[in-house]
Amino acid sequence: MGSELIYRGHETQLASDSYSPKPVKPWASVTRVVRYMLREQRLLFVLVGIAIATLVFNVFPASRAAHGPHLHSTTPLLDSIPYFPIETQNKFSYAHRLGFGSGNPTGKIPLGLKRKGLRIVVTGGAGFVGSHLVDRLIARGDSVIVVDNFFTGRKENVMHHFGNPNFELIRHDVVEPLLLEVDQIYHLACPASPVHYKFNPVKTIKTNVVGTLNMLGLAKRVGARFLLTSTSEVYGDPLQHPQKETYWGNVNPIGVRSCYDEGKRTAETLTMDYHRGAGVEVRIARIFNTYGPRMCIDDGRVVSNFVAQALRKEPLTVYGDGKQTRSFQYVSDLVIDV
Ligand SMILES: O=c1ccn([C@@H]2O[C@H](COP(=O)(O)OP(=O)(O)O[C@H]3OC[C@@H](O)[C@H](O)[C@H]3O)[C@@H](O)[C@H]2O)c(=O)[nH]1
Repeated sequence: MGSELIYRGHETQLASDSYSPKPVKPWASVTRVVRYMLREQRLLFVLVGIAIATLVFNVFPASRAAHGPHLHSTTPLLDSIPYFPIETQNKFSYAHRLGFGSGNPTGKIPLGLKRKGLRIVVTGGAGFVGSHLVDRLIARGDSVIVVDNFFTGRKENVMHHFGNPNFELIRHDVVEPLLLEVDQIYHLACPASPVHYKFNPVKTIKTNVVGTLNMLGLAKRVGARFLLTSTSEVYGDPLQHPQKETYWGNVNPIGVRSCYDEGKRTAETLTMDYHRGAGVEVRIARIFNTYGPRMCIDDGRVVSNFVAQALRKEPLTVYGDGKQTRSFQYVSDLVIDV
């Protein structure tokens, strides 16, 4: 009994007698695949799929993350600087800035194909310039998140978007970090009128330096394109008129306006360092003296001061010898350019 249980010789014997492996057919796997493809018109479906994919990739050739040629890091420094005074910015087409440029030289979006809306954060979006920019972005179909601490911005400037699913408003000071998933960042947050930015100079420079650092950090983390609204004041008390973007200015680091001028100069430096060092796609717009609807009556800039004084039938106050000059721009023209 014990020896029967242990003995396995008869099992091996049986198996070897009955096993006769099939001869290996070299083309078996290929013919199986071909037969599978031809069954139930699967081949037709594959070909139709390839045709649809080809069509889709031809219609949407460019990736949004692609950098514009003017930002290529191997170009000489001055050629690679992507800042443009607002007066010169319209040389870049709207389509180019949307990333449709490379495969679509006419810049036209084919009929029947709607552009996919971008997710955009606008810091200072409840302010005078910011709110006009928000109107424009919403009108072209983008989703906008406004970040504002309401120091000079006002809810009334963006109230008409409340209830729009493409609009969000966050009360937040950019000197504190913020994490959002966005495609583009328009960084406008900072008081721009001399009266307002001189009110708390330390806060002004902190907003420009720490606030810009925070927003550039966000751009780097989420791969968003970044636009800094800078100022004509980076030229200081310029010795060249009109100022070219290559002019470095005649600046004063210790004056009463330096909190803003030097703050914006540092913000430009940070922007370019994030571009060169971290590959962030950036724009810098040096805005000159802007005026238009939603400007506060107490803004303190010359246009609103003169208008307010004229309405009150008071004499206009001209500071200094009155020989100073400025480039003025209507706000809706400005937001078309940025
Ligand atoms: O009531 C006034 C106000 C201003 N001015 C003068 O008008 C000129 C323009 O002054 P504004 O207060 O409008 O402002 P500035 O042009 O100096 O700077 C402004 O424009 C450029 C932007 O980048 C800045 O952010 C913004 O503050 C100055 O020479 C100023 O002294 C007057 O003569 N009377």
